[in-house]
Amino acid sequence: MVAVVARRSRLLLIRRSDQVSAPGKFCFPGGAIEEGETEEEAVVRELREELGVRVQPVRRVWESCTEWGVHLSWWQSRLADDAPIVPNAAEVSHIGWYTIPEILGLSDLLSSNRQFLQKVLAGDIQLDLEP
Ligand SMILES: Nc1nc2c([nH]c(=O)n2[C@@H]2O[C@H](COP(=O)(O)OP(=O)(O)OP(=O)(O)O)[C@@H](O)[C@H]2O)c(=O)[nH]1
Repeated sequence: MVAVVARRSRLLLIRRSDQVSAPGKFCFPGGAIEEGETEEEAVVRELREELGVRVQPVRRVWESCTEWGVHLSWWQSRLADDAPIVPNAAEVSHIGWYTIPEILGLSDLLSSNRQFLQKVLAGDIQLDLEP
């Protein structure tokens, strides 16, 4: 599950910690679905574990498969404006709000995220950037 959280034309991006797979890479918050969970429940749980925030999944905007065979569901999700973000250091080394061109300029971006953003720019994926 991948949570795409937008605010004033910026997207919430994390940098993966040194202790998880793909260490140091930039991507969106999220993680694997657990047995018995709906996709929405997994998004809510992952964001609580990773960033200490409660999000509301709004709409699945895309599905894909990574080059390494992981199925991904991309959920536009809403975060309360005043919600403080407290990254779980075991999983996340950094968080920030970036514009799409800024994200595409990062060399350490996961390839699936680059593909996602290129599709957003091309108009193939509808994302509300000012929710
Ligand atoms: N969280 C997250 N994962 C992503 C994104 N894009 C992407 O390809 N992935 C891939 O999705 C898979 C699961 O992500 P994760 O690493 O956060 O989840 P996890 O801790 O539950 O599982 P793990 O044991 O594979 O690390 C990884 O293979 C990761 O590389 C993204 O934007 N956010």
